[in-house]
Amino acid sequence: MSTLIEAHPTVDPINYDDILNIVNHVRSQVTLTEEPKIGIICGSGLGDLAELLTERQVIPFTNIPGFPPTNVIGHKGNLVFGNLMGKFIVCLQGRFHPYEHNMNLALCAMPVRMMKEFGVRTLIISNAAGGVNSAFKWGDLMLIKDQLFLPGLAGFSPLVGINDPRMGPRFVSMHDAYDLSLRQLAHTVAHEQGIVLHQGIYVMSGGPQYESPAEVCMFKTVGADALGMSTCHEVTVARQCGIRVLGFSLITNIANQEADTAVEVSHEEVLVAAKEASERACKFVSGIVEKL
Ligand SMILES: O=P(O)(O)O[C@@H]1C[C@H](O)[C@@H](CO)O1
Ligand SMILES: Nc1nc2[nH]cnc2c(=O)[nH]1
Repeated sequence: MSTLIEAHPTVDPINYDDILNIVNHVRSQVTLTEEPKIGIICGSGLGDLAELLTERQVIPFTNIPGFPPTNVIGHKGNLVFGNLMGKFIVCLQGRFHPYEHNMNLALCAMPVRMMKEFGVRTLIISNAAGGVNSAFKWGDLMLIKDQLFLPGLAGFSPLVGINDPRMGPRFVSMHDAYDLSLRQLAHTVAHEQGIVLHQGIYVMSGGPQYESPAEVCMFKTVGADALGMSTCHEVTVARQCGIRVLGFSLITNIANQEADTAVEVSHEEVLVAAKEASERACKFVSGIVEKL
């Protein structure tokens, strides 16, 4: 299968030189006086964080060669540089979901490879997810302890294909995907802010359909705490290129586990819950960035 991008047939997301060219193109549109050491990928509900940055430099995805359009409501589609809590950071205000882009996982994770080139060493990443753990309530935050990357296990990994060693190793250990010291820091911040912060296993399915109750029960059996459609491909690439990761989910709905009493799940419901959690999530991330 070709990894070339339909809209930009000259850009190949697994070609390191193509990624360098895109990075240089972005550099030509901004003034970077220092390297952003922290990168943030804003999932549903965290997009407002990018508006909090001072001395913002905003590049719409449409101005970045090789970037496909973002079609999911709730994802703005900007690359934003600026200061947060005294730190210079780069922020992805919106992301690419594999279900939007023919399961081209390398394309969807390309912004992480770009972040690495900009100088990012720590990635904070969020998503909206359906709660499976019975302790979870609508609007709660869940720190991601580990992941079940279903597309990756099924052969849809962003690392599939020719591996240029400049991207990182061919075989990547995912034993420490979500950094322990960053998780400890996140718990400290949550405690200080009086935020309920669970911890659990995040499952990425291919989507875009939400799970049937039987599927939710299957995932629960294998250890799932929350279900989503993003994040794992980005984290896999981050680990390949040596970026440490802190991830968390906003629990936007409670996943159905019994067909006879199941209720409809909708993206609108996900967005309403994500918006409700937004202020708390932005404060949480700001608190973490302050301590990094
Ligand atoms: O980018 P995230 O993971 O926050 O987006 C969520 C998950 C699905 O893509 C979609 C489902 O409502 O929104
Ligand atoms: N797969 C999946 N993704 C979600 N994103 C928000 N809620 C859900 C959910 O219940 N399942």
